Amino acid sequence: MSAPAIRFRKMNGLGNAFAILDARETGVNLPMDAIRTLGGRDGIGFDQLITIEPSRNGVDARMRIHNRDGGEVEACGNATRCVGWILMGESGGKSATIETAAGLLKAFDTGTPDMISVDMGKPRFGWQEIPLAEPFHDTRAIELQIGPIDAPILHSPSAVNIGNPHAIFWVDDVDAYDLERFGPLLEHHPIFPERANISLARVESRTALTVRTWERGVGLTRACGTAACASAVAAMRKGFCDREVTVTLPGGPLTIAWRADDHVMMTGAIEFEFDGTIDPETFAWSASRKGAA
Ligand SMILES: N[C@@H](CCC[C@H](N)C(=O)O)C(=O)O
Repeated sequence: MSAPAIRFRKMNGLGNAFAILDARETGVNLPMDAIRTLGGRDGIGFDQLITIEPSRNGVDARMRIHNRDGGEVEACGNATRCVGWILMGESGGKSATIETAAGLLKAFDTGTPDMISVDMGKPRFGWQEIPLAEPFHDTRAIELQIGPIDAPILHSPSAVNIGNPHAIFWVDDVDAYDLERFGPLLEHHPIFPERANISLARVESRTALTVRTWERGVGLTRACGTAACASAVAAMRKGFCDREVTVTLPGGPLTIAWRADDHVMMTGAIEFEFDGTIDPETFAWSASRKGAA
């Protein structure tokens, strides 16, 4: 008897695109080359492949994250909001707790359709926690040796871990730099032993930032939720912003609040696009339904 087809939903958070597989009843383990093919232009097309599995801690579900390059990573803010939306839709509840490699994360229904919040937990700033390859006492600004192509225009990024590693460069104009060219160089800079997500951030006011991100393992994306959180808390630590900001990404706005209990809340829109199936043997996929969950 042939294995059952793998069900997936295509969703996005501000254009940050996901294929979300449901492996709660039938285990799914897609090989790296299948993830790369399905994620590309001729495949389903996604930034991350998300797998929902049964929780091992008795919470609503476990979520695993693979970047489009096939590598498994710890955190994805926008996908956590999408998975929260799925789980709350199933339970009819107002919140869902999701087990991730970055810890237990809780998603909330905001009461506005398709606007979902998630508690991303506590940011970490220690050089070993980010991680960085060498000691830095103050990660609000780290000195990097950057090759002649981009130096001296980019320097002294802030470094933050919000489940995954981020470096944020403070600039006057996020569109004035060729992020597609130097993003991969910085992602693989030896100071980041686990590579890093690279953002350009402009401070618009005490309550607004504009951010563009080169995502580790993916490339330029329309939005990166953890980059929005990392940029917001870095701006707050540097004294640029208040404790709640609107972060405008190419795909739209996210509200980020760093609460007094040190937890970072992220709120924004999600979108269900269509659902479909993947053949577990050939990895051929087809869309089966549009516009309804
Ligand atoms: N799109 C994500 C982040 C996904 C993981 C990231 N590329 C990494 O490698 O850490 C988000 O919304 O946070």
